[in-house]
Amino acid sequence: MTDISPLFGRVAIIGIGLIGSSLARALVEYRLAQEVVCADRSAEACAKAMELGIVATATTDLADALEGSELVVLATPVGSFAEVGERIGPHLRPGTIVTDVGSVKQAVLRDVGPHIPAGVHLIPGHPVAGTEHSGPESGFATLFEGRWCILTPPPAANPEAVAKVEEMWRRVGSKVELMEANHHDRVLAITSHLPHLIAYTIVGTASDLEESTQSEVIKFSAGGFRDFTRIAASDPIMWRDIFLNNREAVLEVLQRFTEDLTALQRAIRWGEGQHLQDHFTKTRAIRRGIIDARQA
Ligand SMILES: NC(=O)c1ccc[n+]([C@@H]2O[C@H](COP(=O)([O-])OP(=O)(O)OC[C@H]3O[C@@H](n4cnc5c(N)ncnc54)[C@H](O)[C@@H]3O)[C@@H](O)[C@H]2O)c1
Ligand SMILES: O=C(O)C(=O)C[C@]1(C(=O)O)C=C[C@@H](O)C=C1
Repeated sequence: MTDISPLFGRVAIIGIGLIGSSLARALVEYRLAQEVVCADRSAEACAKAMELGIVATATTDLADALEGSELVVLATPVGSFAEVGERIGPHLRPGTIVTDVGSVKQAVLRDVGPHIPAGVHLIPGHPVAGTEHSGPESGFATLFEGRWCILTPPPAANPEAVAKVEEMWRRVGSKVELMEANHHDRVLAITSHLPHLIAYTIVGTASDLEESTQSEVIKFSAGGFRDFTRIAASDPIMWRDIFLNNREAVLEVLQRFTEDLTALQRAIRWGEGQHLQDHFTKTRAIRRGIIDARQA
């Protein structure tokens, strides 16, 4: 039988954008919190969250939202974590759990960690689910269903706090895995960060090419290119912060990618058809493996 008792009393979401509002909606829909409130530096985002009925209260004063909250979820861009940590630190009471949804994990321990008082539990997390849209109006409660959520608790993390955050993600429909922050950042550099960098590059290059005007780029973007334009429409601030905060891992995979791209370039130049065919056969099998794993 499914457990339907609320996991938390009051939950405060800091940053009521796509991910913050999706989690707020899911917490309410699945009755995981008695009350969900939010804080956001944008008065417009707060007003929208209230208008949409996503939260009980919304404020631009971060400290206000913390009052009586058992769980605090940071859902702002990764580059704001140091500032947000500094603001909330003095208002956190012992026993509170602080988690986040940031796409990079070592930066959370580095930037938020120093502001967490003794007795407060910092359990970083990353729901590997999203869209190219931003803001409270873009969120939806089912965003996390069937998707991974990676938790990167530090070695000394309180096991009960880890279990509670894990349970929250499971109850909103996610599959949960625990790993070290460093490992997370290396894995996501190749599976998420590099693909976005490639999309940002290819869309920029296509629109810069003089012979294909902007209108032609749009006109003929029905296939593969269209998929790249969706990804390249993702939030510029969020992605600036991801690249600046996962610099080493991204540069490492980018180096490897550049070498592999050069090998394909060489095969095309020298007419090495078999090399190209073998490579594309291998990647097709990888794609089919991913689809099969999702359906299993
Ligand atoms: N978009 C995705 O696909 C996705 C997926 C998983 C994780 N994430 C992570 O989730 C976090 C939020 O991303 P999003 O897509 O929901 O962004 P978003 O732009 O939709 O929302 C971010 C919100 O944070 C607010 N904000 C920014 N700086 C702030 C500050 N200093 N203090 C208070 N509020 C502040 C903004 O006003 C905005 O309302 C990021 O860390 C991102 O890396 C995003
Ligand atoms: O589906 C998309 O639009 C996404 O880009 C989501 C995506 C991803 O790369 O998978 C993007 C960044 C997040 O940290 C997690 C998920």
